[in-house]
Amino acid sequence: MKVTIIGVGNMGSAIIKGLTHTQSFTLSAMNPVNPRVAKLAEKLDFKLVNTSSEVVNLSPDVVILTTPAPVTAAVAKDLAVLNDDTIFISAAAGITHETLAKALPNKIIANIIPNTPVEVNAGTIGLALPAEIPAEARLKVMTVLDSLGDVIEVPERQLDIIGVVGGCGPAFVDVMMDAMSDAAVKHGLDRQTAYEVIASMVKGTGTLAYDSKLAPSLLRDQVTSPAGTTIKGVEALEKYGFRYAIMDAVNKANGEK
Ligand SMILES: NC(=O)C1=CN([C@@H]2O[C@H](COP(=O)(O)OP(=O)(O)OC[C@H]3O[C@@H](n4cnc5c(N)ncnc54)[C@H](OP(=O)(O)O)[C@@H]3O)[C@@H](O)[C@H]2O)C=CC1
Ligand SMILES: O=C(O)[C@@H]1CCC=N1
Repeated sequence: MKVTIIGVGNMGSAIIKGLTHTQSFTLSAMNPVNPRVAKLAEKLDFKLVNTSSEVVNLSPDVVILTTPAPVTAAVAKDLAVLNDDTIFISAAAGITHETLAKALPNKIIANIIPNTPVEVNAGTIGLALPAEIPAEARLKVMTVLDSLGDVIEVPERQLDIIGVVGGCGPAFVDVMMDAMSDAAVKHGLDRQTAYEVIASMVKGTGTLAYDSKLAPSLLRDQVTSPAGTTIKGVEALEKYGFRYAIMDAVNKANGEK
């Protein structure tokens, strides 16, 4: 399958890297002239073009839009000349199916909210598909997205909040890991070992929660031994409003004033 990524920034690069690992797709990309992107194209060996008109010559089966949200509808409009069989997958947060459908009449459009772990094929991808999507097109979308991580199909109205917890979430976890690393270094661990331990801990904690399907509160209870060390740490988190800080990070990222 021929897949073209439009906009090779943080998300576009992560998707290209994830798809490269699978060795299952013929990859190409479009980005305005930029030495950073040219270097990536050389390294990962994908075809790079710099204008929308050149995308037509690539005749992609699937186009993934990872352009900045404010320009995505205009970029999509320039690509409306592509064959009507071309499937569009837009990752632009907050750009609705309705907006894209106006820019891309007669095209099949899927809206997604991925996250940066797609780079290592461990992404979380919220997906909203049009109700009337043909089975063959659905299969193409799922073939691409399944290769990048966990795909969670939802009604479009739920994509925004999935974009916050799934899409922005890695940044919130990164802040926590960074702070934890500082504390570990303070108590004598070298920086690289701190990063390794903490990243492994987050990976395992996520896997356990995902596989067991247990509530996070129950999993926390399994760690807090009576009169043990963890509950003292949990008490400190409560004292400093950690839970509310996380809730409000989600509120604010979701647009609450
Ligand atoms: N980062 C993330 O974790 C997530 C991002 N998204 C969505 O992905 C999209 C991109 O975000 P992100 O990767 O963070 O942003 P970046 O700024 O890192 O990347 C945007 C890329 O698009 C390129 N670009 C700008 N204008 C055009 C254009 N007209 N045609 C083609 N390419 C263009 C930029 O090129 P140049 O740098 O050369 O100007 C850049 O490479 C957004 O819509 C965002 O909502 C969704 C979920 C998660
Ligand atoms: O920060 C952003 O706007 C994008 C959307 C979700 C994650 N990154």
